[in-house]
Amino acid sequence: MAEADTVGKIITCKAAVCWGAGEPLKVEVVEVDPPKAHEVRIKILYTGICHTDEYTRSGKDAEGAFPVILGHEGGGIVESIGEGVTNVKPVRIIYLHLRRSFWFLEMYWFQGDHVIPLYTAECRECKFCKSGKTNLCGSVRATQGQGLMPDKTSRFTVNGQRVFHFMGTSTFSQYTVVADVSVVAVNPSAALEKVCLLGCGITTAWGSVVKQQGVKGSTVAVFGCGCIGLGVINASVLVGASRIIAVDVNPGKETWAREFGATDFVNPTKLPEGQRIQDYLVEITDGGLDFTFDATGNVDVMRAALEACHKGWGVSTIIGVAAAGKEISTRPFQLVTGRTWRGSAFGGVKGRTEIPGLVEDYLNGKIKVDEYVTHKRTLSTINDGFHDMHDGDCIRCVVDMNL
Ligand SMILES: NC(=O)C1=CN([C@@H]2O[C@H](COP(=O)(O)OP(=O)(O)OC[C@H]3O[C@@H](n4cnc5c(N)ncnc54)[C@H](OP(=O)(O)O)[C@@H]3O)[C@@H](O)[C@H]2O)C=CC1
Ligand SMILES: N[C@@H](CCC(=O)N[C@@H](CSC=O)C(=O)NCC(=O)O)C(=O)O
Ligand SMILES: [Zn+2]
Ligand SMILES: [Zn+2]
Repeated sequence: MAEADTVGKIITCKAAVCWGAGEPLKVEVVEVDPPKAHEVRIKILYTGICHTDEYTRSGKDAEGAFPVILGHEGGGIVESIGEGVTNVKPVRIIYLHLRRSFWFLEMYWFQGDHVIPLYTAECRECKFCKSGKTNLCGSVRATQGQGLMPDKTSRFTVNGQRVFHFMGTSTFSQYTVVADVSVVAVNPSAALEKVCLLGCGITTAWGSVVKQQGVKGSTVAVFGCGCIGLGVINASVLVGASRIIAVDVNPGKETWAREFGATDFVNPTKLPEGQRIQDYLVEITDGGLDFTFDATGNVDVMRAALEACHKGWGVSTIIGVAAAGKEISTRPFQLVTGRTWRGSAFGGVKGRTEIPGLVEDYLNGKIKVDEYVTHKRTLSTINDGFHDMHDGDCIRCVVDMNL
């Protein structure tokens, strides 16, 4: 059996590097080291751009470290693996000597596993993983937050300068290296240019709804109708919510929200002067919503989402990521009187265990994915993809990393 001829060698390729907070990305020639033990090197074919990439690029991320290769919504093929990796398979070439009436040689070439990098690792061994209570895994999170691999070093170099990893994934590089606990193989018949979105946005939204008890038959309000908010709307439809109110300041989002299954759309900027969105929602829902979700990252919206919940039982989920230094507040009375404030990272989904099933659901038409891809860019035009995000018509931009 032979391997790809890049195995064990540095790969020189292109990546979009952010050299400093607030700067545009710059496509650079990057050297990617081979994977060490329990690491996987992946050829990234496609990546989505999530609002969280923009959040870190802009300098609002408390953990932001520069220079960095951003990106965490990718899809690719395993190029090579380090010692001890058993959960994914690399490209390999198998030579078979077959005897018939004469000797001849046959060669089989196996493509590496199609994979999705996971910014929420799943080691299955740590206290978190074994608790059965959370998808947060403690195995690599500390070094991941420092922009480093678990051995506290980086696999990326540009002109001799080390560059930081991002969210343990760095999918804005044609090749990236991730920890083996941070990658999952998926059905190769699923188009990576679509299912790369399961690496963050769609999965996050899906899990935030589906993993909560009681949404079936209940009223829901979703604040923010980007990829995450639309995903929450779609998942609420899937589980059978009775009424789904979409809230967004961007009027262009009404059509999107209704297409994804919202029964109502409210633009808070269009309310009569002085009327707060939470008061309006409480009024039109006979006391408030059973479930609300923040998908904006704005702490004032998070408060409104909590206060729009029904007294006694309403549950509000924070999905949006707030800028460094921002804090949430409300009158404690809101909680004393039975509302619950909770949060969700990656939708509570355990990536290695659950993403293959989500890919099958996509292939079987059970969950929407294609519908979120509104824009396509190439690595060389990736900055345009960041600008697209401000366009009301952009739900997700997928970047072709080969061009
Ligand atoms: N917890 C987790 O695991 C994850 C969290 N996130 C976070 O989720 C959030 C949403 O991400 P994404 O969907 O990609 O973002 P988008 O920017 O695509 O969508 C956010 C939407 O909210 C709208 N909005 C802004 N302000 C308000 C407001 N005051 N009231 C109502 N709507 C408003 C925006 O309008 P406009 O375009 O006009 O500004 C936009 O339509 C981000 O904070 C992101 O970082 C993302 C993935 C995973
Ligand atoms: N680095 C930020 C925190 C950012 C954050 O909350 N990230 C989400 C995922 S956002 C994806 O698009 C998350 O999963 N959080 C859990 C985690 O362990 O990071 C900061 O320091 O505020
Ligand atoms: Zn994301
Ligand atoms: Zn773990």
